[in-house]
Amino acid sequence: MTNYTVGVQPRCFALVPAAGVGARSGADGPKQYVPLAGRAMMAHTLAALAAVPELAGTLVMLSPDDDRFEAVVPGFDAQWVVRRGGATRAETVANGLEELLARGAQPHDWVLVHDAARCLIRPEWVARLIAACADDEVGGLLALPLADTLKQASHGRVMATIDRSAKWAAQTPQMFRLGLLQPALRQATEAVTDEASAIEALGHQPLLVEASLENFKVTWPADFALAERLLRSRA
Ligand SMILES: Nc1ccn([C@@H]2O[C@H](COP(=O)(O)OP(=O)(O)OP(=O)(O)O)[C@@H](O)[C@H]2O)c(=O)n1
Ligand SMILES: C[C@](O)(CO)[C@H](O)COP(=O)(O)O
Repeated sequence: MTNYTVGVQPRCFALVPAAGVGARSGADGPKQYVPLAGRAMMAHTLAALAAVPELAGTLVMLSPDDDRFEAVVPGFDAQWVVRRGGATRAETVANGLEELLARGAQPHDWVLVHDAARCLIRPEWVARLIAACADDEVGGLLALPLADTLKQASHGRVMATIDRSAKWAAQTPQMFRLGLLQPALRQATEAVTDEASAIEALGHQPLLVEASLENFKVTWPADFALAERLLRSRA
């Protein structure tokens, strides 16, 4: 493994994949634009990242036909908005890594990939991840140990109860060196739904940094109301 720990101080960049269609959400259009507590979901996500002083920049990856971003996130630096979303999240992130390199990021720099759809992220959780991974050889991710009993299902019936010990639910941000994540995603298969699994496929063991249940991904129709309530309770 490349030794990145000596030499120039690495920077941290956030990369926000926001090119999904939100098929499971039942929303009328991409879920990242659904208004929650007074502004679009993605505006909350980006505001939280903007409040993390350790981040040198945040790159937003949109779908090629996105015509809404500038209206809902006014004032966001246009040079850091790219309309190169791919057919999968992994493809969108891989395109984003190329764009970061084009903006001067280096292989030893850290990239924190964070879902636009995790709009409850708090700056202090991002800072905790950065602090935990800064001296790590591989990098890591926010995650939560499973609290519920886990069932294997088939056609709506339980086939088995799975041992939940040592099971964690992966969240984002997921933080890896650009020079490690890029080759990992190049080899990514359909089964890769997060950055960590691409890194694992190369034989590495990402660090799990315990996070909060609040950092959930807005996925299903009922999630909007929960996110809205939590956002309003913060205000
Ligand atoms: N081709 C894709 C697919 C997803 N994403 C982004 O990846 C994040 C997590 O994905 P998910 O919650 O699955 O979002 P969607 O793909 O939009 O939702 P669905 O799977 O229900 O269609 C989201 O911020 C989404 O916009 C992306 O940038 N490019
Ligand atoms: C990256 C992620 O949010 C970690 O839980 C998740 O894997 C995204 O998966 P999705 O199927 O694209 O929602």
